[in-house]
Amino acid sequence: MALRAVRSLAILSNPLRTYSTSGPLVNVSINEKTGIATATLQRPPVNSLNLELLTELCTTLEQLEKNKSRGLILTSSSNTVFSAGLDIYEMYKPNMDRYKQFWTTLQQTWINLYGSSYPTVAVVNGHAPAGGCLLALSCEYRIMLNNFTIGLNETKLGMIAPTWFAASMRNAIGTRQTELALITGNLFTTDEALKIGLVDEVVQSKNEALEKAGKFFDKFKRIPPHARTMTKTSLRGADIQALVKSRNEEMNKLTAFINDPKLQEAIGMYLESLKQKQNK
Ligand SMILES: CC/C=C\C/C=C\C/C=C\CC/C=C/CC(=O)SCCNC(=O)CCNC(=O)[C@H](O)C(C)(C)COP(=O)(O)OP(=O)(O)OC[C@H]1O[C@@H](n2cnc3c(N)ncnc32)[C@H](O)[C@@H]1OP(=O)(O)O
Repeated sequence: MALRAVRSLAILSNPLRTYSTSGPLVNVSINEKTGIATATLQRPPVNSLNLELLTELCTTLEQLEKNKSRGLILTSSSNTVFSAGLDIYEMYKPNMDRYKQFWTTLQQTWINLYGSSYPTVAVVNGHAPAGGCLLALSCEYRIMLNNFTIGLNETKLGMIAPTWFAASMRNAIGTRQTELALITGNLFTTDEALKIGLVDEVVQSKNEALEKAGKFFDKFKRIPPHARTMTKTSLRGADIQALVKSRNEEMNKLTAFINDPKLQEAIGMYLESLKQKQNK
C-alpha cells in the first residue's frame, strides 16, 4: 500500500500530463485541458472516513497545493453515499495511539481543504451525514444529486459537533440556521438543503453535476488567483487559526471523552442499530 501511495504522489507531482492515479482509497485524476483535479473517495460500502482514507485524502490535498492546482472536485465512487462521515470503528474501543493519529489527520485534512488556495467543488452524489457533510462544507461550492440527505447529525448520536464543524456550516448558512441544524441534528433532504443554502445547486445526475462544476471553475478565469485566495483567507482564516491554536487542547478533551464507558456503550449500540437496519 505504501509503494502504491508513493507512486501515485510521484505521478501527481508531474503537472504536464493527464493522469489518473488509483490509490486504494482515493482516486485522483487531472483533466489535461482544464488542470482541474477530481478526487473520488472509493472506500466501499459507505466511504466512512477511517485513518487510511483520511491520510490519503490529506496527502492528496497537500500535493495539489504544492503543485498549484487549478481546482478540485471532491466526489464519491458510490451511487448512493458521498461519505457516511467518520468511521465509527475508529471511535469504538479505540487504540489510543491510532485514535490520536486519526483525529490529528482529520483536523489536518479539514485545514488543507477548508483553507486550500485552489477552488473546490463537492459533487455530493449520495448521502452526506456528519463528517461527510463536513467534507462538502469544506469545499467552496456544493452540487448535490436529488433524493439524498446531508447535515451535521452529531447531536442525534449523543455527540457534539466540534466548533470547526459548526464554523464550516455557519460560514455557509449563517448562525441562526446553523444553531437550528446542530441542536436538532437534522439531516436535510436535497431540496431542504438547497432552500437554506447548505448546497448551491441540485441536479439529477453526476454528469450534470460535473458540468455545473466546470461552470463554477470558469468563473475564475478572469480573476487574479491571489485576489481569490486572499479573499477566501479573509473569510475562512480565523476559523482555521482557531483550530490550529486549540488542536492539542481538543485532542486532550477528546481523549478523555472517548474513554467514557457510557459513551462507548452508546457507540456500541449505535453500531448495532446500523447492523440491525441491514437485517430488516
Ligand atoms: C457515533 C459517534 C461516536 C463517537 C464520537 C466520539 C468522540 C468524538 C467526539 C466528537 C466528534 C463527533 C463527530 C462525529 C462525526 C461523524 O462523522 S460520526 C459518524 C456519523 N455517521 C453516521 O451516523 C452515518 C451512519 N450511516 C448511515 O446512516 C448509513 O450507513 C448511510 C445513510 C450513510 C448509508 O446507508 P446504506 O447505504 O443503507 O448503508 P448501511 O447503513 O446498510 O451501511 C453499510 C455498512 O456500512 C456500515 N457503516 C455505515 N456508516 C458507517 C460509519 N460512519 N462508520 C463505520 N461503518 C459504517 C454499516 O454498519 C454497514 O456495515 P455492515 O455491512 O453491517 O457491516
